[in-house]
Amino acid sequence: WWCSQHHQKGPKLAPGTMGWPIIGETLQFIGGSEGPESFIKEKIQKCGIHVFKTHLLGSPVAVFCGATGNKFLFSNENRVLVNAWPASVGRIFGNSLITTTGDEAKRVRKLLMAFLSPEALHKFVSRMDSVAREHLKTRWNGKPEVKAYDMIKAYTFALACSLFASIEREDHSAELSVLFTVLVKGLMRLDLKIPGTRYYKAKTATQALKRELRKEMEVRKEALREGRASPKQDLLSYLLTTADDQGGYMSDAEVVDNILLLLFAGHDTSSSTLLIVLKHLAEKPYFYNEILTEQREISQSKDKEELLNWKDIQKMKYTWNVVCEELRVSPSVAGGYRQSLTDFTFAGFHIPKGWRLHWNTHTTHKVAEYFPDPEKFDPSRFEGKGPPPYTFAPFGGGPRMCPGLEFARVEILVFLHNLVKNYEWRLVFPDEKIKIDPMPVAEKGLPIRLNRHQQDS
Ligand code: HEM
Repeated sequence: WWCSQHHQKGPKLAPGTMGWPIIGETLQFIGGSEGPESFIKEKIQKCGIHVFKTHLLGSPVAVFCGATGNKFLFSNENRVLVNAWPASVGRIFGNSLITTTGDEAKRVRKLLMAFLSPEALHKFVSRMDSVAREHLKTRWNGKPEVKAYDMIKAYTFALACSLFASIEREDHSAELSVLFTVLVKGLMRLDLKIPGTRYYKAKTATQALKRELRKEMEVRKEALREGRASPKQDLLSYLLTTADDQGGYMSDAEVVDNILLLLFAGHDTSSSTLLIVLKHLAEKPYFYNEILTEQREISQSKDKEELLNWKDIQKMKYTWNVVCEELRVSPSVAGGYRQSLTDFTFAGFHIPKGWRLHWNTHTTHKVAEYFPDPEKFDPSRFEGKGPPPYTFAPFGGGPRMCPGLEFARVEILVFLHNLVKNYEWRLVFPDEKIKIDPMPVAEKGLPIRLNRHQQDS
């Protein structure tokens, strides 16, 4: 139905179908428990080409599959295209980094990077380590069994709340966490404006979250005025007190929306990654043992109470290669979105101005040309130079690449260090399924049986 509006001379639109009016092929895209992966695979098989058209979440979309598509999308920001998530996502995150483009995006990103860059993270490693130790002490110690997914989420969320907004009270972060779960579940759904639907619930949860964050901001402003809070204590203070290169400050709405974005982006992604890692380490003891050896060497080089530092993180090479291999096989983010600023031709097909452009992680992660024997779990793929450019993209690429990569790396490694040196674990349900909704989640919360090591108790 949509293609008929685009009759023209010259290159044709890419193959594919646009589905039903308004909803397009959204239901098929998000439908299965495997997420968009099976939809995209089927399309590639049908169309026989690595770019196809469809209609998702209210917009016509060209889906780019493979390293050439990734390269094109990651290298043409602000020229041929700009970052643009589906409108439903934009409405949730309002006036934040992911809804801005061009110079405005550069300005916001620069401010956020003051907290997320490797240099900034040097000073957070020990704070993350003490949060991880406290978390294991209060929530894991002495328990024969835990629901790993709930625990990991509690850890990553407590960390994000503490570092971004100094929200330390557990009952408060638990309330916010419930709202975020509703937000995440509705994010990639159609805005049908019907009470009870997932997107409607996500919008209501977002309003409640913004009200809470606004309250935190007002309290903080007063504390800053009265000298009871430090401008550098967390991201919230930093955004309220720091001017950009032109001497301008973020508006209150921008501060709230960016904190909301970082609390969301900063915990669900990392907890889904840790979920996959914990499940697979229980299934593959060889990799668990290799990680344990690396982490024991690090802790044996330190006093028992001494907290981890940046140098320790750099020594965790093998552990990080295992995490990267997990992100290759089961990426926690399915991909990202751009929008064309102009008509252009890609692989001989016409892509009209204004279309959404979707790139995805899994269409390159299992290509034998880049990852020989792709079904084999092999962390050594990441040794040396690692995979060829644009083939491994769990964090995206180009100027809109995930700014939280280093933050995620450190929080994941700090957690694994503390977990493996204290425990080994077994899956209560070895066949438990991981479904994509829209990130990997465990059907039963991944209950695991814990066995504490003797020497580190
Ligand atoms: C394993 C954990 C994570 C994964 C797999 C991940 C993945 C991604 C991906 C694929 C994108 C889209 C990039 C693109 O389109 O090129 C993205 C964007 C983003 N991520 Fe992450 N992320 C993770 C952790 C984090 C953390 C910890 C934070 C914050 C502390 C964060 C903040 C963001 C933000 C703000 C954006 C939007 C960037 C922009 O629009 O310019 N992420 N992430």
